[in-house]
Amino acid sequence: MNGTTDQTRHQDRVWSVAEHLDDVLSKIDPLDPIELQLLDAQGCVLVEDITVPVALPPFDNSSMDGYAVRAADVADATESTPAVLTVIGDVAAGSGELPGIEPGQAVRIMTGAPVPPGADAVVPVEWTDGGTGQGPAATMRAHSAAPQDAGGEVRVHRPAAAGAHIRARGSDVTEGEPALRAGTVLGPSQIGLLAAIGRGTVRVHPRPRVVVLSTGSELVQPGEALGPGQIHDSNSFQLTAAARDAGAIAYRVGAVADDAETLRSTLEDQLIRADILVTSGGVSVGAYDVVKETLAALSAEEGTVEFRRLAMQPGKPQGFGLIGPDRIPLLALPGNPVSSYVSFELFVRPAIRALMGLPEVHRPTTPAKCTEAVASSPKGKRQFLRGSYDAEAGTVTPVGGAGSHLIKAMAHANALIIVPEDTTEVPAGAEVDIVLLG
Ligand SMILES: Nc1nc2c(c(=O)[nH]1)N[C@H]1C(S)=C(S)[C@@H](COP(=O)(O)OP(=O)(O)OC[C@H]3O[C@@H](n4cnc5c(N)ncnc54)[C@H](O)[C@@H]3O)O[C@H]1N2
Ligand code: MOO
Repeated sequence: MNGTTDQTRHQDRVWSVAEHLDDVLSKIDPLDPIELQLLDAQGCVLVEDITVPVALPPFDNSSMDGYAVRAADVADATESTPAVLTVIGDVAAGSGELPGIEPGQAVRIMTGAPVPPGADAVVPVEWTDGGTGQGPAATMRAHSAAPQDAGGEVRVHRPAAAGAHIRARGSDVTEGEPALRAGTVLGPSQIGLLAAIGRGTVRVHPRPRVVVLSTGSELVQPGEALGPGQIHDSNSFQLTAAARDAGAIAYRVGAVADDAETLRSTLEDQLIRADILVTSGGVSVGAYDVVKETLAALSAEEGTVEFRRLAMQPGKPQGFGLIGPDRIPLLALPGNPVSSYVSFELFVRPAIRALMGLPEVHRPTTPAKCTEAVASSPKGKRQFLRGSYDAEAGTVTPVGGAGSHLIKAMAHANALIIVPEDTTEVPAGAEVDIVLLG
């Protein structure tokens, strides 16, 4: 046992939601950066400024399937008096060798293909006869079906100004320009840009590995039949899914029986692969509340976990501390399913996102008009009721009651309605703040 006096003092007082959250976040720093493959870095925060090594596009290229020409050669082209040019070859995207174009010549060119020397404009195939001699073409014929179209003559029916349908080298980004700044969250478009400029890997704060462990001798794995007094373990699934949703790599550990030795050895085994540990259950005042019993009694070398009462409902009993040689954060959540999930959203999700170095760690909140009255909310506690938010109407409707065992209501909610500590009832039509669960 360590810090008994401190522990007793902390247990004596009731913590506000903000105090507990501040305590958790004050002890969490972003994980050390590592170099990751692009797709493994999705959703992560960049820790380096990225400079463009080569211009984009890297060469002048065509934005249309058509013919690369000299603008001067087609300046007088009309529907009735087309410019007739000699086609000297094809340039496909990826072509390395480019034929030079002399006056009176054209090259059939594909979208993305380099503009050959001598050409200064591209005419789309629809402005030509496609080399068929039969009036305006809608498409080109496939090279494999009509290789002769890479030669012969093409009639161009409309003029094209110099530069027409050419995407100039560097028109997207130029060499040496900043591409992305440190602190950028890497979404699909940022990953696309990194790939386009040739970056195969990037330095980011990695996704935290979250180990989720539920406790309770009554718990049975879903899919297995229930015996007397047993229930299915839903928390570990819900919390693991929530951890993934928050951006973490989550590992679910099967339910651990209410036995101190088993819990202790399971935690020891799991520490090696965890950046953050989450337990559910066993934190209240019962005779089998093994999480509290075990973690409150860690030695100084093993770490410290404090158990406290919060002025909130659901989610009153909470444990938080740092354990193991690497002082891994552990959040011990209450076992009631709604309590554990609400606690996760309020405390674990921000912790995960702080480990990722994300700028915004909290779920967004918004005001909404509550369609129904909330008859009673405990005085002195911040209550988080489940709600169904209608963004268009700007309204929220309570779903189910306040009971922290109401799993179905939670599954039908998309928001948490916040009833502040000093509010004991909410009249229908009153404005409330809600947490959007996304
Ligand atoms: N005398 C008091 N009793 C209780 C108090 C209190 O202040 N005084 N607080 C209540 C509150 S509030 C909560 S919340 C719970 C927290 O209890 P524990 O964290 O110890 O959780 P357990 O007792 O293990 O379980 C509570 C409840 O949830 C069910 N459960 C647990 N784990 C799972 C799981 N993985 N999946 C599904 N359901 C689970 C469990 O069967 C219990 O029904 O304590 C109150 N009691
Ligand atoms: O805090 Mo408990 O979470 O009210 O049910």
